[in-house]
Amino acid sequence: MTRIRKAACVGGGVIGGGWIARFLLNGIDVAVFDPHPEAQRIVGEVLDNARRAYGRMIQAPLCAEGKLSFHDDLATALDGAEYIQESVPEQLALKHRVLGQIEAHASPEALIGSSTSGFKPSELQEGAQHPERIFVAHPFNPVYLVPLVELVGSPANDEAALARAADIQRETGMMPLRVRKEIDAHIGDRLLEAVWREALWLVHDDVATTQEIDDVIRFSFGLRWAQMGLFETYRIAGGEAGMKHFIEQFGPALAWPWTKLMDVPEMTDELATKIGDQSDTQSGMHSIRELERIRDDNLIGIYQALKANDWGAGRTLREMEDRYFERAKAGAGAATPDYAAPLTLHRCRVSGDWLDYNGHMTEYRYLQVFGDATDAFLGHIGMDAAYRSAGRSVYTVESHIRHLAETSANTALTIRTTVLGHDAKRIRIHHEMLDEAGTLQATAEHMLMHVDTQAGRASPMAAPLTDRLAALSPGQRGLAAPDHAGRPIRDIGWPDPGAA
Ligand SMILES: NC(=O)C1=CN([C@@H]2O[C@H](COP(=O)(O)OP(=O)(O)OC[C@H]3O[C@@H](n4cnc5c(N)ncnc54)[C@H](O)[C@@H]3O)[C@@H](O)[C@H]2O)C=CC1
Ligand SMILES: C[N+](C)(C)CC(=O)CC(=O)[O-]
Repeated sequence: MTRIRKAACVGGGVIGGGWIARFLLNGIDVAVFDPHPEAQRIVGEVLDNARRAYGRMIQAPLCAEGKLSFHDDLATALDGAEYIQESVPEQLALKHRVLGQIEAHASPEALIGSSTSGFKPSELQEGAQHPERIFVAHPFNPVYLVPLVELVGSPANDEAALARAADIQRETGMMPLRVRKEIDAHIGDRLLEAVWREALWLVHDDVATTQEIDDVIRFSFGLRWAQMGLFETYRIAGGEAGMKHFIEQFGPALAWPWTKLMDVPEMTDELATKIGDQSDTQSGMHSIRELERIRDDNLIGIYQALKANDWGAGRTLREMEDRYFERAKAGAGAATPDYAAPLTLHRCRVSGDWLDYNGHMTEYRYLQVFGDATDAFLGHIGMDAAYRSAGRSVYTVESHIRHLAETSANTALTIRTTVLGHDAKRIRIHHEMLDEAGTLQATAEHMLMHVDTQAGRASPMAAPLTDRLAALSPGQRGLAAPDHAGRPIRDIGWPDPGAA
């Protein structure tokens, strides 16, 4: 895996903003160059939505965000960047100008990806000094959630550079697809354009409204496409007779004039207004940011369902979460912490949608944060995917949370963990949740049980857990247990029925 420290994003609009969020939330520093006077506000809003989405989607301890910086000149933005993503508007002359400027200031080893939806890499490379490191890295909106990135090179490209770019993207939870041959609009947009062209005709000819077309998609094949593509879906549609039978049955229909094929409706003012008005009726009651949040929540639900089946984009999400666990473990293990003090293994920020009707972090989010801290602790003592794949894991069997403050949105939380004791099968831990000022927000005490997941019963821990616990025990057992440790919820009795 290739993990970079710094990326630069040139252009911070819809797509550049998504790339910025993808890099930052995966712990990579990002320098932005975008002359738009409101670039910082726009990127900030995309980032807010991305943080909210990751808080809901990632069931692993998120890593510390990378550092975000905005620059007035391109040269300082590119300084030290190992990967550069260009996302300026889709005009070839502008892309040539910007790529030329990038080449003039970037470090010689830096990789340069372009978000272009339509241009071929050989077109982008025209006039370049080092065409071998300029390639298409075409993402899908929202870049921070949708995993696919089409990685397209020309014969001038250096394959090793493309492989390195794929590694960098994989490390941020993306799914790079190396497109075999360069072609206008790559793969995804060619497919989308065919559907888009037909949809425009259907509106133009008053066959359907924008709402009706969207309903046809989301209530039918759109549902299928998130989990199986065209070919696998049609294989099933061929029944037991199979794919060849399907082609024989439905192939001839392609020769009939079902669709308008390459014909495109003229984009007159009248058609643009018609589509704009219908779209306002359909969705105008929501702001763009609201629509983005609705879209993100739906995508996350789909992602989670696919993850449960370890299928398609759900598998990509699981691998992304494994990487977060690995990072938590590596971060914690980079320097052996002082075991004679509480361990700081998990940090996070309170997302705006974690609040209850009192405007404070809602109860189950405390358990989520403490659960993530427990996972970070277990990662620290060596419980990783390899350990679990041997049929061993750790379950939480008892928890006691104390809510001590009104934790509000955006608070940066630090969790300090202490081991209160352990035996062959159990570990008793205590977490303190602190805000930026060090004010205690909540505490949690948990009993963790080591289990043989195949037999479904408690079992003794094995190496490396046993060794790591042995290493940290002398320091941790010297720490005074908090006075509330082991305390049950106090019995307050009942009112005296005779009183009153
Ligand atoms: N919007 C979409 O759905 C998708 C767009 N793309 C591609 O991404 C690229 C960007 O598209 P969007 O983000 O939609 O456009 P956008 O208009 O939202 O953003 C473009 C940004 O580039 C900035 N910019 C203009 N000139 C610049 C320069 N010389 N240096 C630095 N920044 C400059 C603008 O201020 C603006 O913020 C295009 O190539 C497009 O084809 C790719 C996938 C999806
Ligand atoms: C409309 N578009 C061509 C810019 C779309 C894309 O490039 C991909 C997407 O996100 O749909």
